[in-house]
Amino acid sequence: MSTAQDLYDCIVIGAGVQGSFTAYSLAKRGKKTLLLEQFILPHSRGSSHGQSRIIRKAYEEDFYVHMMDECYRLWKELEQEAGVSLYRQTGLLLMGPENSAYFSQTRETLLRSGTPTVSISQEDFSSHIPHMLLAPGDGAIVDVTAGVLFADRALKTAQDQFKKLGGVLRDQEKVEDITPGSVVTVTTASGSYRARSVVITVGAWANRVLASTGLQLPLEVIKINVCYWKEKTPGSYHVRNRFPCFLLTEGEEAQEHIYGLPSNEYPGLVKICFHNGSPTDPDQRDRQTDRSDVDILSRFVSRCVPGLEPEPAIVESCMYTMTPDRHFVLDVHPQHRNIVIGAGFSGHGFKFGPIVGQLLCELSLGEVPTFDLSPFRIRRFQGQSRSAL
Ligand SMILES: Cc1cc2nc3c(=O)[nH]c(=O)nc-3n(C[C@H](O)[C@H](O)[C@H](O)COP(=O)(O)OP(=O)(O)OC[C@H]3O[C@@H](n4cnc5c(N)ncnc54)[C@H](O)[C@@H]3O)c2cc1C
Ligand SMILES: O=C(O)[C@@H]1CCCC=N1
Repeated sequence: MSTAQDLYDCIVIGAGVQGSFTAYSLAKRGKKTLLLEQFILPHSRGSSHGQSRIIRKAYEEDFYVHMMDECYRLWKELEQEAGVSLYRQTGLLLMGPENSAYFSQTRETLLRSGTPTVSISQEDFSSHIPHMLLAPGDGAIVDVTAGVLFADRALKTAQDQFKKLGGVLRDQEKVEDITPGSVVTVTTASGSYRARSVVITVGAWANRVLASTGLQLPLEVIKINVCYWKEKTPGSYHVRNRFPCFLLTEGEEAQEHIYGLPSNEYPGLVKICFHNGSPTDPDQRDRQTDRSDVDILSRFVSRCVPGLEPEPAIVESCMYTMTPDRHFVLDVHPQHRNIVIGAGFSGHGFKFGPIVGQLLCELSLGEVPTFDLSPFRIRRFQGQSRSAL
């Protein structure tokens, strides 16, 4: 049970990538910070586990590219500070119907931002990217600075640096209640903690935790089947063979994105996933057994990536927490300005961890955030967010 001297500057709830980087940013600013996590760490029941994530600037929207400019700098800073390697440059190959809105806008945004790129014509494609086929009518452009983040290692590094700076991390402490006020009280099964501000970064559990603050957001939790596909010739899709990350924006198989990463975490296996899934309860995700996405991927692999076996060798699970417009929620609670919310990362939030951490830290300290947060404000949902009371 906490005492008066245990008044924290901030309590961060949820030690996934966003909560861990928020806690780290707060500790770096000298703030007395408590990070609470419901599971024993490390765990694989949320959205931040696994060894790899794509980092890229290839986005349709300029605001993500601007955030990524700063975020690449923050990733490098953390690598240097901790003396670990967290990123490997592989490039990201973006493919999609040449005249589709997503492909052409993303290419425009990349070019406008001065990001190093290489455009690949239909004729030259096979000499640049052997073992993969470009569909007729599709364009191809490489975001050269993109690559792979070593996700598990990055998460642990942020948590370790937080603790080195004096931060307190308590796992196996599920937050059961939040009592708003000028000092916020956070209650777990083990006790109560008090803080001047609270940051809620609980991923797929956002609406469960927000319920005690009287807010519900229009979020949908979906289960993602994380598929790994075996190389027919060992090493052919390895990063050493210059196979890049890729993102197919739409095509014959599906309107949703399909993305892949070079073989890395499991020898001889390439991670290729469908950027969609079926709704799930975060505590019951193993009961969601829909595999229609795996069928879509099998068809894609046999048609476009013929050097891989068209049946997945490994299928793991992860979750996305989707907002209606696929943009994040980075905002203060509409009724309680010292309760800050980072939610709805919609399956593309990992790469932004360091900058999201900085922005949520700034919001919790009542500062003007260093980036314009209007795309991420709760008010954009208008009638879609509702009182839970
Ligand atoms: C298969 C897959 C592939 C992805 N690929 C990419 C990619 O290539 N690039 C990219 O940028 N992003 C990618 N993402 C998205 C990215 O991983 C997520 O956006 C990000 O991990 C979300 O982090 P989070 O901290 O919000 O959630 P989480 O990691 O789920 O963290 C929330 C934490 O809160 C804890 N918690 C919940 N409730 C409570 C409670 N009551 N008390 C205490 N703790 C609680 C949870 O246990 C959890 O640890 C991918 C996601 C998936 C699933
Ligand atoms: O965020 C990313 O880069 C990946 C790939 C595209 C779809 C979602 N996650």
